[in-house]
Amino acid sequence: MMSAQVWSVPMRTRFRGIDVRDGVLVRGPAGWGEFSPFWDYDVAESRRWWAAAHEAATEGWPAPVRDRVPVNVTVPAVDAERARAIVTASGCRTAKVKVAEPGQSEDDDLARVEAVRDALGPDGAIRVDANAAWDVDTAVERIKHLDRVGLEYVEQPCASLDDLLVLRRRIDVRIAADEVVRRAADPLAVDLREVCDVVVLKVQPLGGVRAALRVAEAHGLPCVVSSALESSVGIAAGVALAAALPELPFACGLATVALFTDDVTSTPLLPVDGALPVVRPEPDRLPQVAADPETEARWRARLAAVQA
Ligand SMILES: O=C(O)CCC(=O)c1ccccc1C(=O)O
Ligand SMILES: [Mg+2]
Repeated sequence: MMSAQVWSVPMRTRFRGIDVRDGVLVRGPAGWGEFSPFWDYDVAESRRWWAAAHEAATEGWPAPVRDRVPVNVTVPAVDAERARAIVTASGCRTAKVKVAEPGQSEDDDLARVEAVRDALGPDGAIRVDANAAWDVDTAVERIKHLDRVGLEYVEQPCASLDDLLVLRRRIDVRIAADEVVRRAADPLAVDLREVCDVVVLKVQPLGGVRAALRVAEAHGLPCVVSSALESSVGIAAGVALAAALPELPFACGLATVALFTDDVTSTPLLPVDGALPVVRPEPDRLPQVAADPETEARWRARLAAVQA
């Protein structure tokens, strides 16, 4: 049996409704793997996340074709002043900005992306992620206004494949598909033709590095590897995927350890000059980030359930 360690770390800012991120690290013959499905995922949907951890711990990953991975800074739905500070501190030349946050207005989004453009300067790239919040007409309007700062792409503006297809004919900005792929029953079988220009790949939701490489191959579109808010151990799997992709035309969303107040390792995967190195950090801080007994018990139950 693989040894398992439960970790828990407070977020700097609420992200995707999460204030504290937690998960399990498992150690096998090939090293450490991470199992950290969000709490709103049931056992069935968590199985692919477990497959990713199992792959990391027992097999490791395919050989890299590059030794560094350019990354975007991730800007949560914060005010303009904080957005500017986050981008400036990151050293990244690409920013991904969360928009369409429940309870916020279009003006909040515009102020945030304008502050990000100001911080990046004209040469930086800005992408926005609406997490499927808009209907088609709203998306057309919002994207037109947000594109005043110049957008590299818009990630998951609408929820359904049909809406994305209709929207794509009505806007000039590229569309990236995220939820529509990673939450599909079969991510390989989703028909993305005319639906998007970019595919977002996440290691855990897709079932591992090899499974994600198959998704990339099946769709034949440019890919961006992004995190599911993992610790540096899980981020290393994303870096391995990004390093193994035959082509990597865009920066990846793997700089999210910066959203945490702490990490499982003293050598966190944080960007230097806008890129991450292709390494597997040693989780030498597990005692310092150990979860409380109740959280620990909940994770051990989840782990048992996916392995059953
Ligand atoms: O892509 C990034 O910059 C960071 C990762 C990210 O946004 C994310 C992290 C956890 C869950 C969902 C998402 C998302 O892309 O929607
Ligand atoms: Mg997304």
